[in-house]
Amino acid sequence: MLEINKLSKTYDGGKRSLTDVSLIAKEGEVTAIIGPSGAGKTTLLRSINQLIVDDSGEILFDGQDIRKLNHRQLKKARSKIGMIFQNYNLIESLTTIENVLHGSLARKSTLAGVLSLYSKDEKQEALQLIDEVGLADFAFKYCSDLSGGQKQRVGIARSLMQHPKMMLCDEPIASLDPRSTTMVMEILRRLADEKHMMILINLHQVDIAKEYADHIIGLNNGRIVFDSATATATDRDIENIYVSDAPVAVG
Ligand SMILES: Nc1ncnc2c1ncn2[C@@H]1O[C@H](COP(=O)(O)OP(=O)(O)OP(=O)(O)O)[C@@H](O)[C@H]1O
Repeated sequence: MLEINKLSKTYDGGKRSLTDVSLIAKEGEVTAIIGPSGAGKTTLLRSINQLIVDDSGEILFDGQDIRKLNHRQLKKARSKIGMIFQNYNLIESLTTIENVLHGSLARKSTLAGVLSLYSKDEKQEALQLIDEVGLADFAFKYCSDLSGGQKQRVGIARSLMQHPKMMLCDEPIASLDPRSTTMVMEILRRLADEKHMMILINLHQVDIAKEYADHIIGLNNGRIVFDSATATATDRDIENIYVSDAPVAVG
């Protein structure tokens, strides 16, 4: 389980981007975070693995407060947290399998990583994951030659090489066409259902959130303005997330 308590963040010289954000996300569930542009969705997601350092609060994951970990402990905790980006963050000049193998670096020594030393088992696992995301025919193709939807599936396979318990997905379908969107969302849904993973996903597409998420969290002006199981969320509730008159929190 992931439990966030009263998380706040003010960027240097900026306004407060998160104010007292508290939420719970569970294994086996897809949790969608929705809200208008600038609401704080990316800040929240990146605070969870401390890519953005927040100001105060608690982030309890895997039995520990991520905010209190030292460098080594944080590296270990991050290895259990996969991250999927809107712009894929792949190395375009490498092949699919090379990018996917990079995902195992989180679990290896720096030297083994630098030397790109991968075991036979790791190579087999990478091929298996590439197959699971439907890219078996593209394993040895350069990522620069793949479509956006294919690149995002490489990104997911790379994250899975980490053996994560949780996946943080920051607008993973924002640049994709409807067919690729469906493929990516179905893979994420399957990871929750079959691998019991915790999936947190920032989305702009409300219809996609309603179709695939178990749980919807609404952010507006850095505050949680909605938090409910998808099944009981009405269209009116969802609309209100966007028109919310949550006060602008000035840091
Ligand atoms: N590096 C930064 N320095 C200063 N302010 C920032 C920085 N990054 C984000 N912000 C501000 O923090 C607020 C929240 O931004 P954030 O990117 O988290 O929102 P978002 O909901 O993800 O938006 P979008 O949907 O447009 O991606 C915004 O007001 C933004 O301008």
